[in-house]
Amino acid sequence: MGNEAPAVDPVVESTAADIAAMRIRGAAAIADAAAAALAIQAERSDAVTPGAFRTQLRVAARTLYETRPTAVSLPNALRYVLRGTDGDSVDELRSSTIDRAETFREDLEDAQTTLGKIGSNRLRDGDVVMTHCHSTDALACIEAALDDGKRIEAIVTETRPRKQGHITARELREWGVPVTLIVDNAARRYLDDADHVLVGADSIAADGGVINKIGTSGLAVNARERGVPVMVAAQTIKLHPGTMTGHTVAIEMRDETEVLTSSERSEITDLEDGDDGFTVENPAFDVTPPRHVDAIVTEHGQFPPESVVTLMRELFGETTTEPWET
Ligand SMILES: O=C(COP(=O)(O)O)[C@H](O)[C@H](O)COP(=O)(O)O
Repeated sequence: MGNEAPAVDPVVESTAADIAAMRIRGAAAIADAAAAALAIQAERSDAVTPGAFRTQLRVAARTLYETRPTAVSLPNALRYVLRGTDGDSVDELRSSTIDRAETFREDLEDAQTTLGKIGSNRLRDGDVVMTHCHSTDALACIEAALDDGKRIEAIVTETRPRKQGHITARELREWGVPVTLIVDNAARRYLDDADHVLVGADSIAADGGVINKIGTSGLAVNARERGVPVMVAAQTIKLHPGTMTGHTVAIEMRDETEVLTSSERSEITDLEDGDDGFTVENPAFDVTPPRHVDAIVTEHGQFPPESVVTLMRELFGETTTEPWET
């Protein structure tokens, strides 16, 4: 009995379920929600000893960590909060955790605002920007350019299979930006009308590789061929410290039902018991090699992808065991 993992707060469970089901999605939003959930866990903890409090918090962090594998902003957020949990009593641990989570969330918002201003310098009045998926970091650059009085137009890829491009289109329209929505396969054709490709990132590897929504790498290759610069807007919580020591970024594979319905499946296979020779693959992300990226825009400035490792070392130092693994 005594060895059972302690129950975590229902808010942690529901946040984890929302992240897994993509009701909360996008790397920054996931990090923000995870930090908020840890703060609630701390606030409502029924632990009576410091040890029990820490164990409960670690279990909560692990529950959140296990939702989606690709956006490093999630473990970066969890690590940041857990490493700030400090004190000798439950009350001290509680308040330090809540403070740390609040600081994280404020910094996240500030970083995005700063990044937006830096990134907006790359956008000129009258520019046409092609976007892929929905990235709050990328949109922050457009918002800052609009605030500076620049006129910006957007070509927005639909982003199959989840169509996050619709979220981008809606947001841009709310800001009055003229939007042309295209299917992903039309991107190359429309690149001739674009001055920039602007995307976000779920993780940035030490070699400058950019892990973002599936289709980003193909878009970047096409953009390079067309001579359109590719700009990645990514706060430093998207930097993946594990890649400094040789780890690769796990690419999430999602359910085939996002790609085709069961009736579409049966139209293809026409077999009630399934068909071993028919598989659907649904990777959610891909890796864009650094040579296809012109700049990574962070709240610390713009970097050629190959030099991002220096920033990574500065910010994360040497990586150690994750606090929720101990
Ligand atoms: O790939 C996605 C979202 O994928 P999903 O919809 O599968 O979560 C976004 O481009 C990044 O997460 C960056 O977003 P942000 O800049 O908002 O962090």
